[in-house]
Amino acid sequence: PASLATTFLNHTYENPFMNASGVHCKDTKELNELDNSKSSTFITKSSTSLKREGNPEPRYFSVPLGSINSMGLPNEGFNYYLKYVIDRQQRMPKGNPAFFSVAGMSVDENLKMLKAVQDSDFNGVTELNLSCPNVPGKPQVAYDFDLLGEILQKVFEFFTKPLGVKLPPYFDFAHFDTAASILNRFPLVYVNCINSIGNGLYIDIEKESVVIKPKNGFGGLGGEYIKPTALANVRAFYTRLNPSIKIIGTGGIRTGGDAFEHLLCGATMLQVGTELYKEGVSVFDRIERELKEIMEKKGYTSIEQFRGKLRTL
Ligand SMILES: O=C1NC(=O)NC(C(=O)O)N1
Repeated sequence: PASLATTFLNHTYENPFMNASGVHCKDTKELNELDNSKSSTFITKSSTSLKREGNPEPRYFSVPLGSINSMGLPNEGFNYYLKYVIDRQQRMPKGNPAFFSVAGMSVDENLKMLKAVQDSDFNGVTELNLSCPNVPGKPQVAYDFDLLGEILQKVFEFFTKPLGVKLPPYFDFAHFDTAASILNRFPLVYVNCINSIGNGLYIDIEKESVVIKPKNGFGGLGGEYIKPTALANVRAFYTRLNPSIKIIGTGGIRTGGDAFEHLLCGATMLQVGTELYKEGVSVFDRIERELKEIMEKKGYTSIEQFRGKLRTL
């Protein structure tokens, strides 16, 4: 029978699936539900130093082909999530390592939070979110290549725990090349491709209106809309980065087939956002079953047998 066992950072998870930061992970209730689901682990909502209200509502809208959001990083604050993951470590010392996401409003705020993670008992994986498209007036760090190099340089002067970065989608080979040449300079354990496709616009034709309030309706796109872009970014970085930097595939994973495609492109862990929002945590049971069925039909017993083996013509 096909096994979904996935080894990431010397830990073997029962499957490659987890939530995407921001979805189903804002408070203890949601995090506990994730932890008790068929998700192999979880990542917390990107935190800022202090609790943050985020943008005015409506700020998330599910649509037939995905989602549009301009949340604006609402979160309970850094200490809330750090307490949650450390309490969990004490409750479940043998639990799968959890992921912790930070998204400071400045380089200094990111450094401050990462220093606190470094000095804490947290023994999981940290994700530096450099790609939130929804804070008015805050351009995405990962679209500013000088700033990207500067922040990573400063982080790795002190941070020695496992660190990954959440990247926005890039759409040009020059950008894949430049981003990869910067990222290859640092001892990252992964890059997470992709965050939402920033600043899309969804219209309700009956009301002749946008559907979310912030930024006159402009928001990050998720779901089926973004799978081809997500796959391209997973593949582009898989083929450019040092093999020591793994790829987490995020974007448009709704079925076992979508998961299979991300794995073919080279992803190791897989994150589900929009579909988790729509279906709830049972989405993991369904997607795992569908991926196993596909693997068995193709005669694969492990993911390693096909990971990264996308054929070209
Ligand atoms: O990084 C993020 N990506 C998104 O699509 N939305 C959230 C947010 O707006 O908080 N953050």
